[in-house]
Amino acid sequence: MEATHDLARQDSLNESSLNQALATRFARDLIYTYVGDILLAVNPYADLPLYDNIHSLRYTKVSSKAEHPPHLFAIADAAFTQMMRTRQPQVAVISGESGAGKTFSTRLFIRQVSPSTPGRTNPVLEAFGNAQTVMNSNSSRFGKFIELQFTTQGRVVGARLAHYLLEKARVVSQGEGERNFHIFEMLIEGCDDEERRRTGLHLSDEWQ
Ligand SMILES: Nc1ncnc2c1ncn2[C@@H]1O[C@H](COP(=O)(O)OP(=O)(O)OP(=O)(O)O)[C@@H](O)[C@H]1O
Repeated sequence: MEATHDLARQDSLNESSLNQALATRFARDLIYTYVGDILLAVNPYADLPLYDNIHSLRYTKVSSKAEHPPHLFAIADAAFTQMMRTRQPQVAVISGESGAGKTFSTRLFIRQVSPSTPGRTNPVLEAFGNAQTVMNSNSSRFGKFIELQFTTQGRVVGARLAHYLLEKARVVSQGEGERNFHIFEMLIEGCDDEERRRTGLHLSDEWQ
C-alpha cells in the first residue's frame, strides 16, 4: 500500500506507469499521490469528503508521511512543522494547467496552516484578476506569490500578496466563450443607469 501511495518507492517509474498508477488510484477516489516530496493531485471535479475538521486534525503534527494516505493537508502540515522546528521560511509551489485546482489547493493549504485566517477577502481580490475561460469558469488570469507571516508561536499575524503577469489584454478582447474580468460584470450589475452612462460601462451587444 505504501508503495502505491508514494510512486518514488516503485522499482521503475516512467510516464506510462505513473499515468497508470494515477488512473487506478483516481478510480478509487484517491486523488492524491506522492512522488517523494512532491504531491500530485488529480482534480475530481466532485465534492469528496476530504477536507473536514476530522481530516484537518488527522494530518496535524503527523510524525511520518506514511501514517495516512497522501493529502494536501499533510504537505501543509509538514511545511508548518518544518518552519517551527528550523525557524526558517518554507515555500510551497503549486502548479498545474488551468483548471487543475491550484486556487482550490492554495485556499486549503492556507486554511491548514492558519485555521483562524478568514478567507473573506478572496472574492473581492479574485474579481479583479479572475475571469471565465473555456477551461475554468473562475480562472485566475495572473500568477501570485502569497507570503504568510507567523509569530514564533506559529500564529499568523500578516500576509502579503504579490501578483505578476496579469493577462491585461483580456480587458479589451476575449476569446470565444470567454469573458472579461468578473469585476466588470459586478460593476455593471451594481450600477444604476446613470452610473453606467457616466462611466461608459455597458454590456456589449452579444451579451444583451
Ligand atoms: N480537490 C478538489 N476537489 C473538488 N473540486 C476541486 C478540487 N480541486 C479543484 N476543484 C474545482 O475545480 C475547479 C477548478 O479549480 P481551480 O480554480 O482551483 O483551478 P486553477 O488551477 O486555479 O485554474 P486557473 O489556472 O484557471 O486559475 C474549481 O471549480 C474547483 O472548485
